[in-house]
Amino acid sequence: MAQRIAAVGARRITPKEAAGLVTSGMWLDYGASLCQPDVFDAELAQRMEELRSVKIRACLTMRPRAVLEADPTGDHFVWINLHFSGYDRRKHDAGIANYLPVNLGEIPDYYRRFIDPVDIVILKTCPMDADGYFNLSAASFWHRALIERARMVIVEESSGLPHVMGEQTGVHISEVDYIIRGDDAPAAELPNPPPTDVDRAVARLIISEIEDGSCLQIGIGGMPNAVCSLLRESPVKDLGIHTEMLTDGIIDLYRDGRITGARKQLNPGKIACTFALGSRHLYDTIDRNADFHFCPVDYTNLPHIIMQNDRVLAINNTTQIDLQGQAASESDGHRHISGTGGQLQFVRGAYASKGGKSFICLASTYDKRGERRSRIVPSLTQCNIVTTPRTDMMYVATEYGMVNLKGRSVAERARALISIAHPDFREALEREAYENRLIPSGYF
Ligand SMILES: CC(=O)SCCNC(=O)CCNC(=O)[C@H](O)C(C)(C)COP(=O)(O)OP(=O)(O)OC[C@H]1O[C@@H](n2cnc3c(N)ncnc32)[C@H](O)[C@@H]1OP(=O)(O)O
Ligand SMILES: CCCC(=O)O
Repeated sequence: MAQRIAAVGARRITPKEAAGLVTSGMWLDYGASLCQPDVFDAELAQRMEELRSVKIRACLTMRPRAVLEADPTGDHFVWINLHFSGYDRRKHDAGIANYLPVNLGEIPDYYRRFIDPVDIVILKTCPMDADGYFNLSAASFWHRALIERARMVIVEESSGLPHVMGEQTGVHISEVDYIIRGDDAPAAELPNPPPTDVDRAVARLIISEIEDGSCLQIGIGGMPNAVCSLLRESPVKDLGIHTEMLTDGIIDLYRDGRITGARKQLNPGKIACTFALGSRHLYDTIDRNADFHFCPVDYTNLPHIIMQNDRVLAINNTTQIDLQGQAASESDGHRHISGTGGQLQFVRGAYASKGGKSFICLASTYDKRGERRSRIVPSLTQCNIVTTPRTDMMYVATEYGMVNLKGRSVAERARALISIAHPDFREALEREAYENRLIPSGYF
């Protein structure tokens, strides 16, 4: 364990005193989503003029950050992010956020092996319980590894967060240097818009592959969540969940009694996940509810663990796919959109699971500056990042159909993907596929 800056034991201090511990050049860590501190952040922003080059690692920011709002040029605070929310994306567009490429499930190991000990980690947590633990709420992620490696640990107590059950869900007071009083604001919510017709068409195709006892991972974004809505209308039962993110869609299925986890090999009877984001209803459902088993992300996301459940179905979203079957799910050229997240690890874990399948889904088109474009393309947008390589790709689904690329030649892949592109683009895609020798001349 890294040497602590202050071996004084946990002490209550004011948020202003906590922010006063920061000096120029330090590495801070705000953690991810619901654990990002709010009161500390506001106090630190007040000190902007005294500080330079304070580096802050964070992930999936759910509320505006005072340090970034106060410093629109990024001279004082440097924002380094492991997965972008819409807010992080806008800060990247503005030139003041930087992405750190990760497979989400490997992050605890990065903190333990590759990242120098963090100077100060500041995490928002539930208030201390009777056993001296500050529950990390619905945001387990890599926070345990971070706490073990940081030189100083500050917790910002807040009664607004749900208290979760599972493994390694808390930080003990003996590991904490300072405690500050938080704002008790309710946990940030993530809107869950109703599925579109296209979402429903794609979801219908995927649902045809789901059977009683399938073990689901539902990725981030509208389309994977549509699968949950449609599953409520189907007869399947005894579903299992081993996922990264718990969503409102999963909560609805749980409330309907569709999820029992009875046929899971790992954590039978439990919904395993590492974080949750959604509505107040979701947070109320998971609060002190032992059916939900929160674990560090290197348990939920590592392929050799995912595969221990049979019939794992991983359902994830992408923004663009080329005729080889490479999916670019996280960027638009150099414009960073989100992150690799858990996509590749769940694709691999599902493949390795007995009877497992992975699904990458996308709408066939999108609008850019009023022009309709195909998401299935001969070549990825220049500088686009490949999230799932062609060798890992299994099922791809659009509203026009679903194809399995495993065991298919380049020509067969190109043909299969053209068959599920929007009809208006198929002819041009086919022409380019021949011109670039993806499909040999004379090939039928
Ligand atoms: C969470 C788990 O359980 S682990 C595995 C899941 N993780 C992943 O799959 C990681 C990669 N995937 C993702 O990040 C998401 O699924 C996405 C980005 C593909 C889709 O998420 P959604 O929330 O449905 O995307 P949404 O339609 O809101 O678009 C997000 C942004 O991407 C932009 N975008 C979407 N498609 C495209 C495209 N084809 N080209 C360019 N930009 C695009 C949108 O304009 C939007 O940017 P804006 O906010 O500036 O307008
Ligand atoms: C926080 C990461 C969400 C994802 O895996 O996409």
